[in-house]
Amino acid sequence: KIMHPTSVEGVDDMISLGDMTEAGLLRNLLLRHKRGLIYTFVGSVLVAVNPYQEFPIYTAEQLYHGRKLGELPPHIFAIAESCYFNMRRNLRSQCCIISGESGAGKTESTKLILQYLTAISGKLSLQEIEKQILESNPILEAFGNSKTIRNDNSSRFGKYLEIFFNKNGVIEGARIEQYLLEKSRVCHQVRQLHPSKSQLLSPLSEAVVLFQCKPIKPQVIHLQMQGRDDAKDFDRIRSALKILTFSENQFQDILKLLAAMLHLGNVTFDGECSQTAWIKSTLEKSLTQRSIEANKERVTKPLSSQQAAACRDAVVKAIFNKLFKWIVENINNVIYKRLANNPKSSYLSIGLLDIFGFENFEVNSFEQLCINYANEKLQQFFVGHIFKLEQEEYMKEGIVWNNIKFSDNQNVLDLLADKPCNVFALIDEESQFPKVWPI
Ligand SMILES: Nc1ncnc2c1ncn2[C@@H]1O[C@H](COP(=O)(O)OP(=O)(O)OP(=O)(O)O)[C@@H](O)[C@H]1O
Repeated sequence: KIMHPTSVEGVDDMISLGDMTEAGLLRNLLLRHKRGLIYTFVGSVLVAVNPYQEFPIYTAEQLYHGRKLGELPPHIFAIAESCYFNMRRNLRSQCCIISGESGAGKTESTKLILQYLTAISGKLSLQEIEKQILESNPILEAFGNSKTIRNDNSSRFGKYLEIFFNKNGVIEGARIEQYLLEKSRVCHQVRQLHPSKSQLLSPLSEAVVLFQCKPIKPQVIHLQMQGRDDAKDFDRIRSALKILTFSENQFQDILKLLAAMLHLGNVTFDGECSQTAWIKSTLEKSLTQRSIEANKERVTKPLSSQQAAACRDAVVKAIFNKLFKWIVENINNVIYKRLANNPKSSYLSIGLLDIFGFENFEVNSFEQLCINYANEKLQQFFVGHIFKLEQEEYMKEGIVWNNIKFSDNQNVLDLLADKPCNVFALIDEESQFPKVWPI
């Protein structure tokens, strides 16, 4: 088949592509990528191809300000401007959904949109808030991101960041909502030094091994490993915590909790946990025995070493989860505090949704299932929304059209999570094994 002229040269907006096939779309992206052009429009949707290298294309925020979508070559700033423009012009809050598989570049794109919005707002005001919102990122990444086989800085939680603007288009505050933090990696990496490491935990876990469980002093964190400058990262997080008004005491408490989690990871159990040798403190008690109350009588039973290890892991995961939630809450107290008392309708907002991307490892855990389910759900919403919008547009313009059929993943979603009986309901989150049903 003769190639359409648009496929030879490539196009900025794939709506104008002559070969509207999967191969045609991919060829266009490839052609552009070879020329160092990582962004391509498909109407109002932007496709970003991860270049895995730094391009000097993120300094000219002002160039995109006030320009319509499509006026300038495709760029992430053009999408950010489109959100900002539509919010102000139509007085309607906007939402930007960033989707793609793990390592595709979603978090980087979210940060670039935020960079654009804070730069535009910063021109109009002299507030601290933009800096505080930007500085929340390294903190969340330190605790909620991790190195995986697919991505050195993989988000292990979902994030919805809502940025609130006043009527002059100036940022007044923001609020972070976090979803489904992956907790199991904290236990695996503590015990086995799994390659999946959180940035803040990695120097600490190494320190524990090096110093054979002696109490951790902050200075042992100054280690350089795996091509990363951990000391620099650590200072960066510390300064971000200061900007978000975490006190020195709170910072020390965070370190203590991290150290406690790592020490707990080094606790091992030998055979049946004997009560006399072990029961010294409340924590030890709760890790090594189980009490059941029946008919007002309390029966205490020692746990097997395997059960005690599962119990220890559950405690560590719970501490990590609470710590993360507490950090997000504290950040929100700073970036959202002025807005909290005003009615929500006083502001317009731009929401940025950045969730963990689709993953498929050789061995997949319960958490991967949840991550992939969230991605399926988002895909369904996105496809449904786009087709609905497109067909509404046709209707408005009086264009004759055939109802467009698109592949729907509803069956997959129902199998996984439709009530009352679904795959999720059969799995116990803690053990990741099927629940044992009472007979
Ligand atoms: N626009 C970009 N320019 C340069 N490098 C980029 C860009 N986008 C992504 N990268 C590189 O790719 C890496 C992975 O990107 P990112 O963490 O944003 O992926 P992700 O889609 O959020 O993945 P996950 O779902 O695992 O969190 C980044 O650490 C960065 O090195």
